[in-house]
Amino acid sequence: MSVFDELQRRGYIKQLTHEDEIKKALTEEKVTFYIGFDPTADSLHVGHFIAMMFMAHMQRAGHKPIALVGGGTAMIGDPSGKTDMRSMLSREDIEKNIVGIKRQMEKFIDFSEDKALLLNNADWLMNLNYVEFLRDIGVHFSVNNMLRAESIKQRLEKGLSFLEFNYMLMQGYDFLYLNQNHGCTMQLGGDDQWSNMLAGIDLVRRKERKTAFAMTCTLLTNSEGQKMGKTVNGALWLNPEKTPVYDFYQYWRNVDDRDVVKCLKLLTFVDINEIERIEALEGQDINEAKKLLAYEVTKLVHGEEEADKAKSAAEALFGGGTDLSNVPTIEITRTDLEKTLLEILLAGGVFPSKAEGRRNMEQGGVSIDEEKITDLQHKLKEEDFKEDYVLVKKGKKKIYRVLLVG
Ligand SMILES: N[C@@H](Cc1ccc(O)cc1)C(=O)O
Repeated sequence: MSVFDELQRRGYIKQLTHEDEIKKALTEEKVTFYIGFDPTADSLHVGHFIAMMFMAHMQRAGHKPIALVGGGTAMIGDPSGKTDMRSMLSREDIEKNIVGIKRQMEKFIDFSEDKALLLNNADWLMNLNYVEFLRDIGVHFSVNNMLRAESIKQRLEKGLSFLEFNYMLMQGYDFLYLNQNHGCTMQLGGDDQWSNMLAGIDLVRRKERKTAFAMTCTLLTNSEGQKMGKTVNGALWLNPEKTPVYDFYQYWRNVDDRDVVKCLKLLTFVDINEIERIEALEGQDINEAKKLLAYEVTKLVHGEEEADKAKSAAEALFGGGTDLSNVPTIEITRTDLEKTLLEILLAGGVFPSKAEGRRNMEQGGVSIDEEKITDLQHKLKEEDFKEDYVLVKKGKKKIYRVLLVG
């Protein structure tokens, strides 16, 4: 099966510029392609992860990825798909973020022996001369066309600064630069990047008289059409310091029945025939499919050992297993029994704020032995500790072990 068919069967491809040519190129040639990532945070999130998988499938099929870190474009800020102007990032933050995300990319893409390139567009964007750039590149952009681009149109009413309006030229120029210097003929990206990608193709055509291609990737949405990868505490990050591995595992373990197959296709390397077989089954097998999903995604992002730990912790809590060593644990001493349960949970980082903790408790979000604890003054008693711990549930799915030591 060609990689194009595989990508299509897995549901990656949303829009593409030249279907027949792309199919042919991916089947008969080795293509150099790129995806850009702006370092707007110090970790990648699930949206980036899909893009990484998209790249990894292409690399496995023998094509050459360029992972482009947008150290230059992050100085501008892409208005595509954003309702408001982002706060401007400092150079220091951008540098720090680049370190974080480069490290993560190396887990998914093999950069050894020139099998892929990791580039930073700051290397060519930061030294551009304004007047020269306008004469050389700006001359090819029609403001009329730009105003018709979906990513810009959506922002016009809310307000769009001249700074952000330039973003498309920067990304377009990247494609031209990579085409000229690295033989890159294809750009991949999220579907909100479509207009920026077309800008690059147009520039390559005008300046080089060559045809370049673009394919966009499906954004991960759930069965209700909302973006996936969001938790009550914010984005689902790939960095375990920002989203603990256990929480990451549980997120996928608990996806809606209707979303499991889609996630298996986009976020794992499980054989597509196998996934299609699961798709045809109904009923209880869906639970097995969720376990498979959670384990495979966690393994890709955090490694096999961490995935095993998260899995056994989940089984201990929900499947009657006995190994509690991997359950998030809050250690307390006997003197802590003077404190309220709320104080103990707050100190253990269970809630992002005191107000949130109070609200959650009052609404019945905290329980012990299936009993809701809504009294904010509730204290744990020594008798509660039948073993040396008490299991506290937050919501339906999160469990903490309060461990009495000493
Ligand atoms: N604009 C892309 C990132 C990007 C940056 C530079 C590029 O050349 C391509 C893509 C985003 O916001 O996700």
